[in-house]
Amino acid sequence: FGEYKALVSHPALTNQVTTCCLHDLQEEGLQFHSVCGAPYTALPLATVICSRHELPMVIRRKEAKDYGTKRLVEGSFRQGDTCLIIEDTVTSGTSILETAEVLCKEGLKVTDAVVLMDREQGGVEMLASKGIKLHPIISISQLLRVLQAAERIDAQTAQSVHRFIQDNNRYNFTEFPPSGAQVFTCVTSQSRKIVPGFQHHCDVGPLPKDRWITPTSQFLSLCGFLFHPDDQTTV
Ligand SMILES: O=P(O)(O)OC[C@H]1O[C@H](OP(=O)(O)OP(=O)(O)O)[C@H](O)[C@@H]1O
Repeated sequence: FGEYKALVSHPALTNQVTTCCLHDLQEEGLQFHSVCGAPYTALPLATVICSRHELPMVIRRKEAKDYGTKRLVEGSFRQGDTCLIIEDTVTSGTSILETAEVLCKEGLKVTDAVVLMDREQGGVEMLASKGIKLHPIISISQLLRVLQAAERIDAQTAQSVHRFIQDNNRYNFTEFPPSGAQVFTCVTSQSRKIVPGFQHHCDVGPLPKDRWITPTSQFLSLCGFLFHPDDQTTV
């Protein structure tokens, strides 16, 4: 679900899909100077949208060349111009964020991104936390409803995809702990009851990946706490 790499081989479908994108960005009244497709799958989508509607486009390179201008963003633009990102599917939001970071480094502003499919795995939330508003054309839940109503999938398949999506929310992992959170670790008894006052470590800010705690049996006696100073919640 949400795999669009083969779209390029189906021009009529590509036209339909890009028409939906355009409709969405017109409906939302998005203002921008240029469009950038997140490489690689969304590149042809952005190209079709820009070509059909004569919108200026820029191209983000994933890898810098070691000859020529070595630019990571190709095309003409002015410093401070707003660039709209087009993406085929969003899972964690990393691809859009990386594209935005490269564009911003070159002096462009990124505030919005249009995506064909939101897989509802935390991308919207992650990007919002970085100041990028995501505009999905369809979400995985909507798609499942449509497919089930059309009897293209059965209830069991829809349920198992839902379960997978719920169990694989990337935002919790990529942003865990959220930035600004204070992290305490406490030793607990084997019964998992907290031993009060045994806070032996305090950290501020996101933990590096190699310090994430995997909740397996070997960590029965270790417990992590987050206290978020903004909303006063403890997780
Ligand atoms: O929100 P994310 O977690 O970043 O996932 C979404 C990205 O994953 C896929 O790209 P892929 O990594 O397959 O690269 P490609 O498009 O260059 O093939 C897809 O085309 C999106 O760009």
